[in-house]
Amino acid sequence: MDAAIRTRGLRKEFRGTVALHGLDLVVPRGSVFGYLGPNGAGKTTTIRLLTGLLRPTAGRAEVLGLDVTRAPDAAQRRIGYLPGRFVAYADLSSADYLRFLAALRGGVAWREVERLADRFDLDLGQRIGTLSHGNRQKVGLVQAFMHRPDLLVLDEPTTGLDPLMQQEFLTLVTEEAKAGTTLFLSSHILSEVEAVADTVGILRAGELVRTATIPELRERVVRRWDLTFTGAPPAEVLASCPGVRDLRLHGNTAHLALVGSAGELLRAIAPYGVENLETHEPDLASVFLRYYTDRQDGPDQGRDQDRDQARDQARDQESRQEPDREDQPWPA
Ligand SMILES: Nc1ncnc2c1ncn2[C@@H]1O[C@H](COP(=O)(O)OP(=O)(O)OP(=O)(O)O)[C@@H](O)[C@H]1O
Repeated sequence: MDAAIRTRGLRKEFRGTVALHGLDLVVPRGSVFGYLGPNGAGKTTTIRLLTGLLRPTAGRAEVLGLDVTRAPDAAQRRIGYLPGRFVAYADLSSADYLRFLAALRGGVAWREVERLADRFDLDLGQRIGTLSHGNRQKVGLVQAFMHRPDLLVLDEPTTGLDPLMQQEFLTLVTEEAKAGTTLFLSSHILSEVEAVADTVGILRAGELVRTATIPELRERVVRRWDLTFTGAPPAEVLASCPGVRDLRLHGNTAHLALVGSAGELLRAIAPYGVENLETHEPDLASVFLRYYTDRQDGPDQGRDQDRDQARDQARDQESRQEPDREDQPWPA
């Protein structure tokens, strides 16, 4: 398969912390891959490895056929990258800053910058320091897309964007994919990538716990059913139906959860007098959450913030000590 991204046993440790455990991943060219996982799962670490900003502890990553560790510059020229925390020179206008990046990179048509800014309703004349979080994110998106790269690696791309702009972004993603660009999007929200991704990978605690297409994920959706019979529900028939879970009876009504296809259940209950059938819309997010850790059910916001702060400090120290390229300009 012609892969835009191929990793083998890709691993990253930060002084005792294993952020990524031997990742094996293939992303076909021209596809949209949604990389999902809770906070701290290792999404950003993967992205920094794929873009050559971090060196792997073990394993390798190939991007567009190039070994990222050996040829980071050649790989970076063909990647559009939006970091999770996009920072830009506050004193420059968006136009000046994007001109500066375009000059560093080369091969940027200014009309492409204007076209993107127009789509995102971004005023290029305004000083970056005065922009809102969402508008600053738009500058980050423009710089990622402006050179028409073969691969876009976007870390939480819709952060700060309002719903209209999120939609505009997703439309742009679909158009780019149609034109043959590969897109790798990290997110912790399924709905964000659901509409555009061909495949999603779910990462938890540094391990890829599942890779699936959206239809495959949907097959694992749990639907809630309430079946009311004219008499007592046929409990044994229901319980022995494939996919039926969590069966509870209240009078003539059977409440159950159904995983996968409803065909067998409908056939099984047909001979019994069904008076009413209510199904509750499948919730893809609930399938997805099952792959998450328990923390997702009741995150302790305060502890999360402390952890994020400690992690940022550790990152700062780490990037001073390791021969990684995080602090270098993009592209290096
Ligand atoms: N430079 C670093 N030094 C030390 N630990 C790090 C460093 N970078 C990441 N980590 C640790 O690696 C793990 C994965 O972090 P990473 O930022 O890749 O997760 P993430 O999925 O992007 O999370 P989020 O959604 O919160 O951004 C975490 O335990 C984190 O604390």
